[in-house]
Amino acid sequence: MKKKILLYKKIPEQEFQRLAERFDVTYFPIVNDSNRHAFFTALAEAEGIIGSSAAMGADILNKAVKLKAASTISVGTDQFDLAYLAGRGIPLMHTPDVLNETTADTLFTLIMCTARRAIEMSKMVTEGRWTKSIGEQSYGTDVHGKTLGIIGMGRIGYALAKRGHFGFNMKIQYTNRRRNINAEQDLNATYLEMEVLLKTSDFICVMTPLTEHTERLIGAKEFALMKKSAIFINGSRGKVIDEKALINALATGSIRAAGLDVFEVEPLPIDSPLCTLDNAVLFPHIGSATTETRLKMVSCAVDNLIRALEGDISCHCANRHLLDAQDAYTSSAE
Ligand SMILES: NC(=O)c1ccc[n+]([C@@H]2O[C@H](COP(=O)([O-])OP(=O)(O)OC[C@H]3O[C@@H](n4cnc5c(N)ncnc54)[C@H](O)[C@@H]3O)[C@@H](O)[C@H]2O)c1
Ligand SMILES: O=C(O)[C@H](O)CO
Repeated sequence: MKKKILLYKKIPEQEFQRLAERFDVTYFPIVNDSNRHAFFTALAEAEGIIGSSAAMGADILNKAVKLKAASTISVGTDQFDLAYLAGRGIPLMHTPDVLNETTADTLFTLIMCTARRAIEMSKMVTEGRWTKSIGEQSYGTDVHGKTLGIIGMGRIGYALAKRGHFGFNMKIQYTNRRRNINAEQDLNATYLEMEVLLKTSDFICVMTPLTEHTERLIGAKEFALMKKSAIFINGSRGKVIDEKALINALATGSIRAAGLDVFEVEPLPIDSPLCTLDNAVLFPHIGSATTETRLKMVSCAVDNLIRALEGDISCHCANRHLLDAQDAYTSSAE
């Protein structure tokens, strides 16, 4: 008999078929008040789950009494309670690497848009305010040759640094849990304590995961340390920064601009003060959102679930360290 799995995201047909060939799939393109009861009923029967963008804390996962493996169509795993899953011996699979280059492209787009005031200038044209040659009040600032400070020099941080170093002759500096020797050797990147990085960078980009250690990593104290000309970019998760403190820094001109792909609350409420600030460039969480990369992510997540339900978590398991620490993983093939 086929194992039951729960799919809670719309995915391309060919990937759906790969799941359906192997599993008995219950599919919820979206979960809302009208189908929540049915969703929980399916969750209680599922040996595997696959999807993204839905909170999967212990309160939800404890309904999944037969669960053997979870697969998220994302590299970020903050929607899940990793320790809870590990405590039950359940691996959480994720999709690193396939989205590095696309996400770094998005981050560089934010850098260019903020520095050159691209959205603001485009609005000037489309709103009929371009009535004479622009003056210096509309000038942007250069990107090439400036200093790029990266907080979280992991897979995507490195891909961003590559663009800055090779494409824009930028000086790369970073802070990270561990030294990134590849970045130092390949990109001449300098490791700095956070405080020094904040004081000396022209562009500061946060690319850490959201964890209990990184929640509100950047707040009023950190914004106050940045140069008045600094441009702040967040592509990690909204909760890694104190959004109110950022709004204050932008509104008072204590930093020059911010480019944000992620927010404390998503979708960003239209009454957020961020929406009123010309020096904030706001994207609707599109870091990895190209057709090619989203397909690769789904494909990777499908492979991950198939393998994990066969007992193979050697690749792409996000809570492997926690499972290993308590020797909790017992192969679901058993
Ligand atoms: N905006 C988007 O669409 C988008 C796309 C992809 C990933 N992301 C986010 O980016 C995150 C990073 O992805 P990745 O693949 O580069 O992960 P990664 O694990 O390769 O890199 C993260 C780096 O952050 C470092 N780090 C962790 N805690 C830190 C701390 N307290 N201080 C300094 N450094 C710290 C780690 O050492 C690691 O090197 C994901 O977890 C996800 O939340 C967002
Ligand atoms: O974590 C990720 O993969 C991105 O935020 C897309 O969801």
